[in-house]
Amino acid sequence: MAAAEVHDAAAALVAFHESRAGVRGLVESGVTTVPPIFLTPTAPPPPQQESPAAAFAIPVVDLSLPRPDAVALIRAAARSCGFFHATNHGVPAGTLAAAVSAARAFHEQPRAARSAFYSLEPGGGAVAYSTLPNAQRAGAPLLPWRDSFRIRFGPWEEGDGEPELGLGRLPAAWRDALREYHRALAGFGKEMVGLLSEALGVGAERLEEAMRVEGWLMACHYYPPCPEPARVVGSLEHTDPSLFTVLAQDGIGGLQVRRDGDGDGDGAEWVDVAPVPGALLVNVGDVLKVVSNDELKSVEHRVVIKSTQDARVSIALFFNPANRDKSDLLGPLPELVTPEKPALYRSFTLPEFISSRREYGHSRSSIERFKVNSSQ
Ligand SMILES: O=C(O)CCC(=O)C(=O)O
Ligand SMILES: [Fe+2]
Repeated sequence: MAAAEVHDAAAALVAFHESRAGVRGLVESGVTTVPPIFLTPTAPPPPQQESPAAAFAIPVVDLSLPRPDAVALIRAAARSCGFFHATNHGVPAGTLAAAVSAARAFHEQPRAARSAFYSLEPGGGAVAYSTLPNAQRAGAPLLPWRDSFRIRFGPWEEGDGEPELGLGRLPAAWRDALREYHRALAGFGKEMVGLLSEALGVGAERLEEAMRVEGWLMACHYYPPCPEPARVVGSLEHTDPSLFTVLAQDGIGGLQVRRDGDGDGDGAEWVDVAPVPGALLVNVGDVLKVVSNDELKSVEHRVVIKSTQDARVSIALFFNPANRDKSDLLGPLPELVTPEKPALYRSFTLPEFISSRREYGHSRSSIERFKVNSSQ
């Protein structure tokens, strides 16, 4: 890139953030082509023909099944594609629908109202609205075609002031819908920790006892329609840094997961996660992959923009260990380490993991560096 172009790109990025109106702001102002500050896909869009992988459907786990059956289904899904849809999950349909509607309403409110929340601070404040640049491509922070409203529900420390103060700035109906969804998901998350623990064969209580799991970070994503959808990226391919993530989405679609053709990376294909109405999508994150000593898979996924007409809304809730001090070590559970399968990772702390994630971006290397015999 010539120096003048670099300068123009940097200036365009500054101007974009100063607008405080997100990608939706551009769409509202009537753009008909994608500005150069947006990420473009590295590969041409996948062919739309029906290949065997494209016909693959994410497993569905009906949580009203007898528990051993549900556990077996979760085990199979978490060991293969890393994702599954949970149905009969106990979160009332109305609670789910109201949260997705509230997230949409936030992003679709007049620009002056939503721009009051605009902030690029990573952890600062209890709420933040922004289009987060993706720094994965060295030296060129480019933008995804996505705006996010992030809500932190904890942990609160002395000096944080009134917890959830930020959320209190929302109109009561949206705030209550998002709080109620969070409350319901906290219950679902506890249930899921037990099921995943059983799926690992270590007993229903073990994972919770070792991790003390909390779902503190919620991201309400908004993928505006795009005049040139094939030229943008909704979310770059990544694995989640969580223990596990629970996603609610509307019916538009766009999430894709990587499927390994032959298990060793050759012939990998991206397959659509077709939305299942009313279901919650659960995926294994990097921390659970480590804790399971690679018994469970955290699988790469990405979001493509499907529509020139409709905005897509999703809500991700990230479940993480609440044990996040320097003295709390993460690593494979001792029960899962045997002479035949020695520990694949050394122990590390959550702060170490977070700084590795900052250094390596959202790539796999952020956990590879903790691999035993890793040269990094
Ligand atoms: O919006 C989606 O479907 C996926 C979001 C996601 O992958 C994430 O927030 O980590
Ligand atoms: Fe993700």
